[in-house]
Amino acid sequence: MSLLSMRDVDAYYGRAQILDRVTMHVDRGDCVAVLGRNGVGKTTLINSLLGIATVRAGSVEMDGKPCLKIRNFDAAHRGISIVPQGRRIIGALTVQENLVLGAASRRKGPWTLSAVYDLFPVLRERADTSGTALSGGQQQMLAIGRALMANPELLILDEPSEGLAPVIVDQLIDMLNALAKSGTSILLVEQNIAFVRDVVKRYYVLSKGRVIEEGPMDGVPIEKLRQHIAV
Ligand SMILES: Nc1ncnc2c1ncn2[C@@H]1O[C@H](COP(=O)(O)OP(=O)(O)OP(=O)(O)O)[C@@H](O)[C@H]1O
Repeated sequence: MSLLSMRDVDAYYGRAQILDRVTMHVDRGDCVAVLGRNGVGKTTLINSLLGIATVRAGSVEMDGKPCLKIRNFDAAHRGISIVPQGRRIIGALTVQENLVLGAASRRKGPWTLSAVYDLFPVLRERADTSGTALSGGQQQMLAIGRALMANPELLILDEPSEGLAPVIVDQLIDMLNALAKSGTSILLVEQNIAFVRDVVKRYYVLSKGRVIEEGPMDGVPIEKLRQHIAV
């Protein structure tokens, strides 16, 4: 059974239909990318899990159980952690306080404050700093660390490489590969093909709200992927 499964999902904002019969899945231990140009519906796919976009047809299941209109907190309870586009670090809180927020669901697992600090030592050094005083790369580490604090089975990252220097993107690749190896399932929404190719096993391409292509990442020519993506 898939960990996350979407079947024939139509999703809307108000009357505007954004997703059109989207079918995709993430298995346990899977690492999957959703690719596509700006505005094709990638974030909406995540939002349709959270009830931010309205699902009017089709089904969304987590572990075989319906998974619709769950808020972020319920999602964390059910083992889904999301690293949102733009990171949404809370500047009024310190780095450590931002991380502790991530553990609010009290799910048990390997990720504790000290485990996150071991993964990202710079966060330990800056534990008492305001979360938004960090550099872009450090804020992305903080957003990922905060998501891991919920001990997710499925980690969803929305354009994590956006705005990061190439050297930081390389660190992100190593970190996501290590996470995938440790058994965390990963769903990556991205436009950076080089980044995606070094991380995921399978991919889906969205265009105008539809899945127009899918398959294993291994051996796919980069030109074939590039034609689907703006940059
Ligand atoms: N809250 C909203 N209300 C109405 N329309 C929205 C809302 N959020 C997004 N849209 C529209 O839905 C479409 C899909 O947006 P979405 O954010 O899912 O695209 P995306 O593929 O993630 O693009 P990007 O890479 O730019 O984030 C776009 O046309 C966008 O303008």
